[in-house]
Amino acid sequence: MEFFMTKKVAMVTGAGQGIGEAIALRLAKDGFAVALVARRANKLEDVKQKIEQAGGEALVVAADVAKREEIFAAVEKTVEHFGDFNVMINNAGVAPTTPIDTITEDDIDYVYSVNVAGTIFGIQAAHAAFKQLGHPGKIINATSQAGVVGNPNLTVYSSSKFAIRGITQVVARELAEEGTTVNAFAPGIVKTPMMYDIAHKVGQNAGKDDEWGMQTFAKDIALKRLSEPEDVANAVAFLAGPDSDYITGQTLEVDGGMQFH
Ligand SMILES: NC(=O)C1=CN([C@@H]2O[C@H](COP(=O)(O)OP(=O)(O)OC[C@H]3O[C@@H](n4cnc5c(N)ncnc54)[C@H](O)[C@@H]3O)[C@@H](O)[C@H]2O)C=CC1
Ligand SMILES: CC(=O)C(C)=O
Repeated sequence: MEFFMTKKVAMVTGAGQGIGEAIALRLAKDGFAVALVARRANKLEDVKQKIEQAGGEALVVAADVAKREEIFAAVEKTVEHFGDFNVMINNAGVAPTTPIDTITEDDIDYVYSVNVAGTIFGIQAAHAAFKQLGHPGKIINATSQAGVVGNPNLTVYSSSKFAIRGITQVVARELAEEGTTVNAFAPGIVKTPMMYDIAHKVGQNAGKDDEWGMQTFAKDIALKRLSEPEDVANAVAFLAGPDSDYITGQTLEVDGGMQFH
């Protein structure tokens, strides 16, 4: 039996911290050359350094996922630099706390432009590269446990994450003929700046502390611990690798057992 190992190329958006950083480090460890995307380059440079120190390859590309031309340019730059493009991880997201009576037009525009439009543009840019390169690829989108069941105080965010599951299913059907798979991962309550910010605001709005805010979201975790970003990266590594080749249109919940289906 012969094994052929060619280097594959992945892009991770929102790779400067939290779940995106953990995914980038894990994919680099698995042998991917990784393009790191966020609006600003400074934190990405730190992640690049960590990857290179471990013997991996990374490229920093500053881009706002809500701007279609910027994410297309980022993918084009990645193809130019690494010569290939195989996996797109649409991870970047924003999650302001939005109790129902407070929601403004700006809240909706902001969250939907990053979470929903950003995911669609990322898919389009990756698909354009797969077509140009003449091979299929894998597209992996970040939804959330809050995109599977409604979460209090998160109407705008939660609904944007429901939309991402819908987009994943629709595009999985559209691209299946080409052999491209489209899946999503749904983290639970992960120890990242985003989650601590939500816990702080929810606690504050209720006149309680951050721990109360965190427990509002974390009380139903069957495994009785909060998630590390690496728990999510492990699942994304599976979706990015060959063992998931026969899976498309699915949302993989990585939430310590918050919901069972
Ligand atoms: N932390 C959690 O408990 C959960 C997180 N998620 C999802 O996982 C993903 C990652 O979340 P975290 O690491 O927790 O968030 P985070 O806020 O810690 O990191 C998100 C990253 O995305 C980047 N980003 C935001 N808007 C961007 C834009 N327009 N263009 C480019 N980059 C942008 C930020 O700069 C940041 O580096 C998000 O989609 C989030 O909704 C889902 C479920 C739970
Ligand atoms: C931030 C998030 O996705 C939650 C609370 O599930």
